[in-house]
Amino acid sequence: METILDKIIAQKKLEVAELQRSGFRYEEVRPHVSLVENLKKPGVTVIAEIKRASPSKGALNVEVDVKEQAKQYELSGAGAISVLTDTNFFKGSFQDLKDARSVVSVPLLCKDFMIDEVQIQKANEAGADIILLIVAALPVERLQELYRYATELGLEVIVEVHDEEELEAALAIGPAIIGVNNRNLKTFEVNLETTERLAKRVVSSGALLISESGIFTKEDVVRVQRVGAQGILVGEAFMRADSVADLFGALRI
Ligand SMILES: O=C(O)c1ccccc1NCC(=O)[C@H](O)[C@H](O)COP(=O)(O)O
Repeated sequence: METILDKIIAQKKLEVAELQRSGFRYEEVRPHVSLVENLKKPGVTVIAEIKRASPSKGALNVEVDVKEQAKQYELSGAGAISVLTDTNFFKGSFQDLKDARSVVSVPLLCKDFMIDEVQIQKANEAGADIILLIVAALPVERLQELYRYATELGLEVIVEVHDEEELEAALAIGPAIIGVNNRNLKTFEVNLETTERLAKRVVSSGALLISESGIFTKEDVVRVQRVGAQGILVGEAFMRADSVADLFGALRI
């Protein structure tokens, strides 16, 4: 059966073809700010996400003022901001990334489904410091090629995994950062046990660990920090929060 991830990747292939047809090219190595440095600081680094909508939850905050939200995240102490740039499934855009870049100086993650170099160029041009590579979305060879390509442009990479097999494929690259997604992108099931299960292997590899998805409370943060997470990636909770600053306060440990 075709999963949502299959559908997203099929759409990405069309977008890549369109970008290539348009002749888009941007291979500048521009200055970046580092998420790795923030993850190495004491405490848990919060990566706050701008996520208008999602396949699993529908509309979250479709009309969000991206510049205002990004400023709130930075003022409240975010160690990085993630911007979902996919339009078809998440209602985001590269303009959202540019808007965030125009108002904050913290590291910016272009959260998209990367399958080709041209998307990485687009992320870099729009102001990203970090890109995401999802192991479940890529053949191992492409994963390695895209990782190398992004790092050569000076970008940092979060290599995202959801199970043991994906984690071994990720570790073969020797990545600086592993993101363990608590959400199964095929079934939408979310469980923090995923981080708890995979953390030991990540930590023993020397990679920095980010726990992604399904984090709403201080108890959730404590759970993933206890097993070694240096960072958390939080979308829905911030997009639904009445006060970003209050939620930051509540999640701080
Ligand atoms: O969020 C989804 O529904 C989703 C579906 C299919 C692929 C990816 C998806 N989300 C991307 C993410 O991983 C999250 O936006 C991110 O980790 C934050 O999660 P949350 O705090 O649970 O919003």
